[in-house]
Amino acid sequence: STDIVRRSADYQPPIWDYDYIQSLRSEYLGEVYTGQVNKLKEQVRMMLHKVMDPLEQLELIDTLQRLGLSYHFESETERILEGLYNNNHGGDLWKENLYATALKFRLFRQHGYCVSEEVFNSFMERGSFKACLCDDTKGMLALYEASFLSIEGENILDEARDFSKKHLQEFVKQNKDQNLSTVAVSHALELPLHWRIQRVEARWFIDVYRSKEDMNPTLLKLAELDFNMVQATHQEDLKQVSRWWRSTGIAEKLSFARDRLTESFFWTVGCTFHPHFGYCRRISTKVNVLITVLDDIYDVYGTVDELELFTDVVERWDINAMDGLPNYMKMCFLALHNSVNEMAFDILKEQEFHVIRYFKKTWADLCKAYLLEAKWYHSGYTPRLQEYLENACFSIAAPTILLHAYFSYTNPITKEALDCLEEYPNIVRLSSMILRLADDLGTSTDELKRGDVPKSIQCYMNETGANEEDAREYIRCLISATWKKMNEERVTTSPFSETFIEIAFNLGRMAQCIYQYGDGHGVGNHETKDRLLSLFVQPIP
Ligand SMILES: CC1(C)[C@@H]2CC[C@@]1(C)[C@@H](OP(=O)([O-])OP(=O)([O-])[O-])C2
Ligand SMILES: [Mg+2]
Ligand SMILES: [Mg+2]
Ligand SMILES: [Mg+2]
Ligand SMILES: [Mg+2]
Ligand SMILES: [Mg+2]
Repeated sequence: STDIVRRSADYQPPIWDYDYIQSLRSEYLGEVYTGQVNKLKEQVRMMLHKVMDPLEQLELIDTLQRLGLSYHFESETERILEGLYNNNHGGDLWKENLYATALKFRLFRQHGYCVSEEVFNSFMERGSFKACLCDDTKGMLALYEASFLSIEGENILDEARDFSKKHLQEFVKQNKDQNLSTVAVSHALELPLHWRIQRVEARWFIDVYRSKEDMNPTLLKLAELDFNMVQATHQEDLKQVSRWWRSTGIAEKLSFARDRLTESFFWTVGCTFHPHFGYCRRISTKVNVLITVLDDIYDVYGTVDELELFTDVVERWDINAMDGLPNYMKMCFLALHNSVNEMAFDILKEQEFHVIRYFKKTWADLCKAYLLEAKWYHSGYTPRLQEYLENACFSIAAPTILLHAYFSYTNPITKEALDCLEEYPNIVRLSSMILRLADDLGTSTDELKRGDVPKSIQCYMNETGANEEDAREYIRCLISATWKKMNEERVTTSPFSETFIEIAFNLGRMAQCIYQYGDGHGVGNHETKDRLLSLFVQPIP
């Protein structure tokens, strides 16, 4: 047969090899520190019960969240917010205190309470924020963070974001020395708190908190200890799923594809770091690492004829249909088939729910989206932006990732939620859009160099004649606009639990985290390596 010329993406090997991952150990594993951590948690519970001043209550809640500890104190937090909300709901508490007003606004919205943007009216005159406010850096920062909880059409919050951003950028320019507040302001300007991954943020904030003059030693000690104990459980999850990945032999057999087990695991920790969600992380890692290989088969290695064959076999989900596949595709399909069927078996055993048809559909939809992109690429077609995004919100694989996440932690699974999931509800579409747009900003330069379908940036340029710089800015605005629609999804009723909504939000956040400095998944830049080291290897001393 004519030897096929196959493109190569020349991907580097994984940053950590199998033996290194298996060598990870932590002294915080098991019950060694449980006594100490429970004592500290009790002391913090007392603090939450004793604090009476409303502003101090909010500051304590915000600090616990930033330290990554809020999951231990959800009921105490809700009780405090409920109390505040019912006492002065939308009232004129802190009419003069922008910092307190903005902090209250953000925390209420983050916890699903309805609060109007009108709470900022007292800080405005003739439709703009009072100029004198720009000297209140603490208030500016709080206003900036609060503005990212906005939904569509909230002009006061749009004004708040522009006003605070401008003055915070000015503040950083004026204050070159790296003191606490310039560090905090620069950090927020890089990525607002609402768009950050709690686990990554906690690691950074613990170090910042240690140097604050109002640092509480009990909170700091608990944050450090809890971080290290959670890290120990993550290490066990990573080692376990790494043993599975090695047993498949996919990385060796399909060496043209990205071998990204640890990065695939990192995505799942961003989605849910809670120690009790280990099974969800392991399942989601399998999905991510298989999707990474599948994506490279369609983007780089497979010929269109082969891809047609593979897509048909996935749609039929039938191992008797795979004889016509080339060997590398036989490997990939059977590994996928085995892994997905094993998950389906777990669910059938646990909940007597037969879910194969949901899995089969999502993998078929994904491969059809991949195939369409491959055909566009090979025929030299550049779609309009809208047409590209319609398909690319499937090819980024968020619906597949979220469906598997839903199944891996939900008990009982409800038919209502499943039927809704099957129709790709808003929360899934919006999370996919953010993942897709952030991915294109981070990966499209390399993808186009080695040959790939035109991405959102290029589609926009082709459609409007804009240059790349303006196209990238447009895509960033699209991410921001999508976040407003996502914020709306948090408060609309849906058949999904708060946990699922949070996982969908975090998938979008993970994309902005992984691609913050370029392609943190495919290329494995030093920022991602540093993050992985601090999250999975180095305990806080
Ligand atoms: C986990 C993922 C989001 C999914 C598999 C690896 C990714 C990082 C991304 O990889 P990429 O090649 O950038 O996807 P696409 O641009 O080819 O759709 C698609
Ligand atoms: Mg947060
Ligand atoms: Mg490889
Ligand atoms: Mg790709
Ligand atoms: Mg692709
Ligand atoms: Mg990409």
